[in-house]
Amino acid sequence: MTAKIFIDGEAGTTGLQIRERLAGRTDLEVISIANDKRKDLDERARLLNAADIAILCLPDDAAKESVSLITNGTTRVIDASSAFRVHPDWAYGFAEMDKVQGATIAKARFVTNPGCYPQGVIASVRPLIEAGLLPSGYPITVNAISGYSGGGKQMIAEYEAAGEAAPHYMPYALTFAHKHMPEMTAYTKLANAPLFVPSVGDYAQGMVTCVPLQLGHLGVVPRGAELHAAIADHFAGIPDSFVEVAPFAEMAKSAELNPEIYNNTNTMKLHVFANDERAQAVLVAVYDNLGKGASGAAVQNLNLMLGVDPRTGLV
Ligand SMILES: NC(=O)C1=CN([C@@H]2O[C@H](COP(=O)(O)OP(=O)(O)OC[C@H]3O[C@@H](n4cnc5c(N)ncnc54)[C@H](OP(=O)(O)O)[C@@H]3O)[C@@H](O)[C@H]2O)C=CC1
Ligand SMILES: CC(=O)N[C@@H](CCC(=O)OP(=O)(O)O)C(=O)O
Repeated sequence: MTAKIFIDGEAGTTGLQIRERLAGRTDLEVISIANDKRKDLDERARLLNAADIAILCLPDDAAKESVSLITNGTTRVIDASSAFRVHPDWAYGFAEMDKVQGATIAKARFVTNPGCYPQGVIASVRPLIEAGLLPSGYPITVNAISGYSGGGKQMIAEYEAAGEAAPHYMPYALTFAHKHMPEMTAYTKLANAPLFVPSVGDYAQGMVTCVPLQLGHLGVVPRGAELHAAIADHFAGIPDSFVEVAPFAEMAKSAELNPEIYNNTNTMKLHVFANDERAQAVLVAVYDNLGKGASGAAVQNLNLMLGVDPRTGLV
């Protein structure tokens, strides 16, 4: 039987990209809402209950509303919003998080797609905590940059309207209470919230997360090669991983740290840079906020839930 997929919010940034990634698929049927009924509760309820899998690409409150409208007890859900990211009844949709998460997503009824920033941080830090190279109480800081599409339709419109006057670089979330903190803390396995300073750049799409590490105060100081090996080993053991690990090499700069190089793909590339004499390292993740950070991950999770090759429709 062909699976029926309903994208609630298909006219938004993430919804449109999922729609594009599903175009041409014959193993599923996308059921669409008429444009003039996009916010009509009865029509959304009808389509949510007619779908085998509903993908919610909505603000948090509307996503919660959609879940409450599902009364059939069967429709499975992938939610792109931050409404359920640490909810115990929802599977966290970062399939490469550990060896079993892909299988957990595959059988879950409710899957919460990760926030864009947390995925890079979880991918970089969790393997080091699991390997015992960093203690869970380690005081992590995160510096990150995203293209303005990370802020959805509204931020895209603001940057496009500002044109040349748009700020090239703008740090934000300076009350240190960004909505990604709970998931970033929980799934890295950190005991305390990281100090997270995201920023938005004057370009549409693509992101970099950086985790600088001052290692000198640790009882046992891990060398850069050990940090790299733990991360590489982790991802070598993950089936169907879209996360790649760059070879470990000393370099002062790399063209691969361009936030836009994985645009329109579902790839995430991890890097480890280190100076052992100084006991310093930086963990970097490069990916597309709209790809692995949102709609690519949603399609990867959809594929897992449908039991098809996880790479279907993805590059
Ligand atoms: N952009 C990104 O990089 C990422 C986004 N996300 C998350 O994904 C979700 C969608 O984000 P994004 O696509 O960027 O946002 P957009 O603002 O681009 O799109 C949201 C869509 O939802 C529609 N919508 C709003 N309220 C309702 C409602 N009550 N009923 C039906 N439709 C509604 C909007 O319609 P209208 O415009 O007419 O109001 C719009 O089409 C958000 O929760 C976001 O935080 C997650 C990861 C990354
Ligand atoms: C540049 C920018 O504004 N980015 C968004 C994050 C986008 C994202 O991951 O969204 P959700 O976690 O809401 O799903 C922000 O910082 O709020």
